[in-house]
Amino acid sequence: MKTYKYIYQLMAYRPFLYALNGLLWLLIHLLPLLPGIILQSFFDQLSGHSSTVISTTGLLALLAAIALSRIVIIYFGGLTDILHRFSISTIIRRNLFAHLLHKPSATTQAGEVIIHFREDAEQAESAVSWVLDVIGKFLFAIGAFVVLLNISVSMTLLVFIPLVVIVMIANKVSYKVEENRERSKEASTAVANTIGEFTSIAQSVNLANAEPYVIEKITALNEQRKQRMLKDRVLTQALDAIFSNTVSLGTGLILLLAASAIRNGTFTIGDLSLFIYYLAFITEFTDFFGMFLAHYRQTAVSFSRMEKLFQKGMEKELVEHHSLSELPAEQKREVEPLETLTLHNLSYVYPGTEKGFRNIELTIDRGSLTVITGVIGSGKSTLLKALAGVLPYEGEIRWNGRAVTDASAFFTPPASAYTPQIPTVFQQSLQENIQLGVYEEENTLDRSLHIAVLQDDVHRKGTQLSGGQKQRTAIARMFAREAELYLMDDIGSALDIETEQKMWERIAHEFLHKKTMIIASHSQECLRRADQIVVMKDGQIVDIIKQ
Ligand SMILES: Nc1ncnc2c1ncn2[C@@H]1O[C@H](COP(=O)(O)OP(=O)(O)OP(=O)(O)O)[C@@H](O)[C@H]1O
Repeated sequence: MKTYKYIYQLMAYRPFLYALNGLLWLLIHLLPLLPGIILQSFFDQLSGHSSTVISTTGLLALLAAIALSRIVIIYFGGLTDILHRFSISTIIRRNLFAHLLHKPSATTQAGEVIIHFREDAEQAESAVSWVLDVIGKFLFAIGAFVVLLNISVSMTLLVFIPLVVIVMIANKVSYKVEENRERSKEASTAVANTIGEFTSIAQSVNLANAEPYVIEKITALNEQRKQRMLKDRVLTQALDAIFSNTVSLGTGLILLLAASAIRNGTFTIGDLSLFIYYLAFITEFTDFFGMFLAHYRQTAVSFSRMEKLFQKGMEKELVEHHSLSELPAEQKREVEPLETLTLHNLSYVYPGTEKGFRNIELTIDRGSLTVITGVIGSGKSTLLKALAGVLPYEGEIRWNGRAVTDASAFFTPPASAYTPQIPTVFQQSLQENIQLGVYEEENTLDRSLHIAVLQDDVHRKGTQLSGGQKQRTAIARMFAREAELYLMDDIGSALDIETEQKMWERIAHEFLHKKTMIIASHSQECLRRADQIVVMKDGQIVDIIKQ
């Protein structure tokens, strides 16, 4: 989706608040036109050129009144702007969060996500707000241009033309600003990702005596980040310096030109004050416009980064309008009981590699146990991830003959439940780790604790679990959910023989020939109970053994 379309959607999110905000900021930007004219009259009166009826004291009182009213409007403008900005970044964060929960992606990294929530949402928020400023400042510039043209055409053009040239240069340079900003953001993401990764494997780092390696790696990435940030800052500051000095240069130019015009009597002291007063605002507009263009391009980068989390065609979900105060209603999903699951010409290849799986054709009947086996790296986990909806795929998965259109939304309970190869637990109690909100079905807790051979560990917390206990917690979490299809990835790998045997006996007793199960495994316990064994090699099925 194009950046302006995203911005437009966000503007339309709180239309009345945005309109009020727009009105206030228009006033804030346009009010400074008046003090210029008052100053002109003031100085003209003092120098005896004025024809106004208001006294100098009256003019000063008017100036004070305008300043005061502008302060009041800025106060309310600030309030509406903060409120509106908050709504904009929050709706983006809300939509991102909802998307990550509903359609988790196996390839998303934590550091990257944090940057989306923090920087990208703020970038989008500012883009929407800055549109009002750029319009307000532009209208001011037009108003000032007309007033100044009426005083002196030649001086006005001489002041404006250099400013226009500066804007054009700024526009050109802003591409470079965008490129530098993107590169510095990439470097920041790399640092955040690496710190996140090493923190999550801190124990392994410690045991492998790898702290110097970690420090070296982070130092190198930080150095890269510093270099890129520096480049970004130097260019931005250089542009700022040019812009802030244009006022002084312009004032100098006006003074030079005004001297002879005042002597000729075609220019008054009041005119001079008006030119100098407006110049500061007009230059501010050119400065701001350059910044706005650069900011707009950075916003495009932010949107395209967030867009990558969404499937093609679904990007508009990022800016969809939802209430911020209400939680989405819990929807009980009905699913047609599974009779047959068919995988037709199913493929997924990890981007930039040849790895994954290709052209998978497989039929799975209701109540059967399918075991996917094959050497390490043959594509078993990848296939299961696609079936669990955490990796996209090409081809078709048919549920009772009908193609599933949105796999990531469909393959969740009550259609399917999945235990990944690497279990994830958090620090709360074992019970909370298993239930994760499935409170109304508490009767499934005992069953799942029993199947996963975890009854003796129920008092533990997530942080106190061994590798095997974590694996069994993930299994219990899956069986605590009612589903038509259970997908399990190598779930016995961290278990001792006795526990594994017990667990398979219990799974068989509870579910064999009642529920449909697909398991990636080499375990004899599992293979001997299978209805069909699918052998994979190099991402393809090389044999299907029915038993
Ligand atoms: N994120 C990834 N990016 C690129 N290649 C990947 C990624 N994840 C896995 N692979 C590669 O894809 C191939 C299939 O991996 P997969 O994890 O599906 O194998 P597997 O059969 O489940 O192996 P194992 O028995 O070790 O679990 C492997 O060669 C692996 O190196």
